Amino acid sequence: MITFDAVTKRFPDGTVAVDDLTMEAPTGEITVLVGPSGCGKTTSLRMINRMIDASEGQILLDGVPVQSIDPPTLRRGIGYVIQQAGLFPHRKIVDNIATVPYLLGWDRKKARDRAMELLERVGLDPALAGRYPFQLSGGQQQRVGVARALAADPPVLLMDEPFSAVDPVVRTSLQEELLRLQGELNKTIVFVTHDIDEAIKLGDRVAVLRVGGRLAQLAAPKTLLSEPSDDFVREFLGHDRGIRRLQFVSTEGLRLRTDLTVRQDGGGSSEEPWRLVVDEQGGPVGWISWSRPDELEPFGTFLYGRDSMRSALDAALLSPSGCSVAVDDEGKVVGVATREALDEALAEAADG
Ligand SMILES: Nc1ncnc2c1ncn2[C@@H]1O[C@H](COP(=O)(O)OP(=O)(O)OP(=O)(O)O)[C@@H](O)[C@H]1O
Repeated sequence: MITFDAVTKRFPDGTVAVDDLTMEAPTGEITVLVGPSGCGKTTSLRMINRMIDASEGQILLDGVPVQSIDPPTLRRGIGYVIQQAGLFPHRKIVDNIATVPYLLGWDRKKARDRAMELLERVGLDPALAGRYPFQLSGGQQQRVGVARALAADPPVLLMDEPFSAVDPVVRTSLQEELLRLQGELNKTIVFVTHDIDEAIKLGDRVAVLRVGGRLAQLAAPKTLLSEPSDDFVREFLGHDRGIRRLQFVSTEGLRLRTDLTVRQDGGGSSEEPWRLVVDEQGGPVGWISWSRPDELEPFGTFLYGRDSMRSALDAALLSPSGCSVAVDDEGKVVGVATREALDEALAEAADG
């Protein structure tokens, strides 16, 4: 656990970057610091590994003040990932990843074996090991940055806008990769971003800071969306707060109909205006309507019980029938969520 206990940072020119910050980042969880530019996110993060020292108050790592640990020792136990990865340009990828193990005096083979294992773990082709950073895409470099931070298996990971410099598609895949890795590794992660959507997607808890380095609210994403503490937080969360809240509402228990599907080879006796055509394996093929029985219309699917109500609603909006198709892990149709069923679920979600 990382504890900020009444921490203030005042720079020599008088700027107060962080003001009386008290909060905890629990062990094994992702705590996100989010807020507008200049609100003190990076300063807060860097005080944890003593790249910046606090002016007042203290930061504790599992109860031990970081001020009592000398910075090199402290940093060996804390992985650090920054924007644009910050790789050493003249070192091969494998040696970049093995940086901390080398510093710790591991023998070369053990350090390199560990680097190769991590390369795969972060979803990269081992063939990239012998390249130099400039021979990798931005997204690949960012993955190497994560692998390097994990090399000595530190319990704590600090991540400062690590995915900001890549395009939205790569960014999404890096976010998903981080969540997958965290599912296996359970690190204590403090993650800085200015992007509230990223904060909500990644954070077990999200700390919203306001300019002047004051904590506005610290809460689970779901609570943040449903109960913002004041106008500043409400505004920072943006206008489609209600829709975004749906990503925390499960589709488990959503009422499904199983009488609306027909086989591709014809048949089926439904009187409904729309019927869902499925193939031999039970996968969805398209909607047909009585008015245009020869045309397959588009459909949208969601993973039943695993995807959120936001996905179910999105799937419905992608289909002229207005219904969304619930599928299982193998892509087989489990049933159809009609407008009525979605409406019921939305009303329930709105009730809280
Ligand atoms: N070395 C310094 N000397 C004086 N002021 C500083 C110094 N470093 C940062 N600041 C100021 O402290 C405040 C907080 O900076 P910080 O970098 O922590 O913000 P941030 O929330 O990470 O911003 P961004 O999202 O733009 O990166 C800013 O007003 C910044 O100008």
